[in-house]
Amino acid sequence: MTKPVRVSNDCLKVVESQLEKKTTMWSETFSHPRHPVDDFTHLLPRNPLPNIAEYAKEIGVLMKRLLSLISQGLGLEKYCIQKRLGESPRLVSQANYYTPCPDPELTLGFAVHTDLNALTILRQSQRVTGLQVIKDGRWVSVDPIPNSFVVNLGYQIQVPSNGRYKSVHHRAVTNKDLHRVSLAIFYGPNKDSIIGPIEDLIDEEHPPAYRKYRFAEFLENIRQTRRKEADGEGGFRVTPLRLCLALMFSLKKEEQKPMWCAKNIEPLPKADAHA
Ligand SMILES: O=C(O)CCC(=O)C(=O)O
Ligand SMILES: [Fe+2]
Repeated sequence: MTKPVRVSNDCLKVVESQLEKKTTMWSETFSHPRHPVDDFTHLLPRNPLPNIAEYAKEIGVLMKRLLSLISQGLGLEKYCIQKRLGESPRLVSQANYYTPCPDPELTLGFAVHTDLNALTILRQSQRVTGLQVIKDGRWVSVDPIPNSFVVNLGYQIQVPSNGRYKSVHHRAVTNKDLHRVSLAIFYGPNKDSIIGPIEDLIDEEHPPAYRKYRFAEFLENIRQTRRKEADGEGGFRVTPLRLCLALMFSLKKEEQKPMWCAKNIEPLPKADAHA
């Protein structure tokens, strides 16, 4: 059974390509469902408890407002996207902790990816930069602005919008001196939601760019892609010795191959299996 509260440390995840070996997850994460709060608060450490429920509630309000603005921005009815994502959305909160790295050239804090869900609201440490997005083919830093959130559109907005909104590739880089924390809250479809381009956004000029799928199928596809990578098609299982070798022999720093992203999903056969 999947545990609702999870702590993971991917510091030893090394991706090997013909050109380089690179540690892509120099970070630790702590994740738990965001709602309903009563289902998981007993599993959390005591300290953050007083604020969690209130924070979760406020972020929920903000998320619904953003979803309605996104719907209206597409010329759709206010609740259209929220309804498409399903009655019981998958709400997850994830804290990412990036420890300083002796040689940031050899690592990424968080590998290149697009978010799998629909919407991410991210709060980042105020004085430490780390998040980067691809803009016009270049990595651009998203520096923290006091009292602000970063809003990321995930793949489950890209698909319903029939590609009008793009889920941006992003990553987090490390630095030598400062710890960094980011707190991401995700809003995603539930496993049974059928996701596909919204009919009102399809016409002769805009044929469906994606087929429909059940969100559980999407997640399974991602899981299989990752498993293949772990079995040696894109990476390899890591031991501390390998990590040292990777750090010693890492070659030139260049744009990373996305670890999980839209590209990994598009090979799904185009069919109306779920119409
Ligand atoms: O730490 C960051 O700024 C990025 C985190 C992130 O992309 C994620 O949790 O999906
Ligand atoms: Fe992300």
